[in-house]
Amino acid sequence: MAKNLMSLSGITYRYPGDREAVINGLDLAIPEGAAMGLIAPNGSGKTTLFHLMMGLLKPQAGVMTAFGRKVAGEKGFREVRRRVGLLFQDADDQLFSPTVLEDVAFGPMNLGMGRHEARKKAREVLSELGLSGYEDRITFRLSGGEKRMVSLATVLAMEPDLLLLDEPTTGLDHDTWKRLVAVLQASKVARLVISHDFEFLEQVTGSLHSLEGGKIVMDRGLHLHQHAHVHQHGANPHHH
Ligand SMILES: Nc1ncnc2c1ncn2[C@@H]1O[C@H](COP(=O)(O)OP(=O)(O)OP(=O)(O)O)[C@@H](O)[C@H]1O
Repeated sequence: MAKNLMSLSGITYRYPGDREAVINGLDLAIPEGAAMGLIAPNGSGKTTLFHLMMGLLKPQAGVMTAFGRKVAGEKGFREVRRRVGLLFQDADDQLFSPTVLEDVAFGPMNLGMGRHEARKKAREVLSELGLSGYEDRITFRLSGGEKRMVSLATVLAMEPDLLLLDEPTTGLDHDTWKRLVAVLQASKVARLVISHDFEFLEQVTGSLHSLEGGKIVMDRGLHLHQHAHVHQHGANPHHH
């Protein structure tokens, strides 16, 4: 049986001041090699779930394990953040260095890589994402789509064991969308992808999950290629 990269059991989170828990007794297992899509309505708690998995929010109840260990306290989450790459829903939460190269090299340097090697790694990843020539661009002046791809570069440069992608296709033009699909299809890194873009999920994930009443609803045996009705219901308003 495949080992789990991460597993969540009975995780509950209620925002301060809210009456109801947005995540409510949630169970989720992410096995090695997983490529899971998470498609659920606005406000159902998808981003909250990612923030809980990264330790950016602390659950009121539940147990989380990552890479074979129970995650407890800040020390545990530091290890999680080293090995799990979160692409934030808003690229402005991700990017903070003046130039693109510095931003992409920051993660590897933070993991202990020397400056020269980190910059080399950053150039490689930028090239893989079709971003060669962006090295010296001023990060905050990039377009929305460019910021999203540079954000992905900052995540991939850290060679994560698990990718958590929060609506990665927002703002991407058709060619960039296709490039992102190709990059993810060529990558073996396990992933959990939040998206409202059904076509994208179909390309880069192998199973679909939803979030209802604060719990993960497993794919109910419905596999992506049998999901024609989702198209008809217009779950994805985008056309590529
Ligand atoms: N900091 C916060 N304080 C209070 N409530 C919050 C906070 N952040 C999110 N919420 C609420 O928690 C619920 C879930 O939000 P979340 O962003 O996790 O949803 P989502 O499924 O990612 O939505 P979307 O598809 O719109 O991105 C929403 O009702 C939201 O208003």
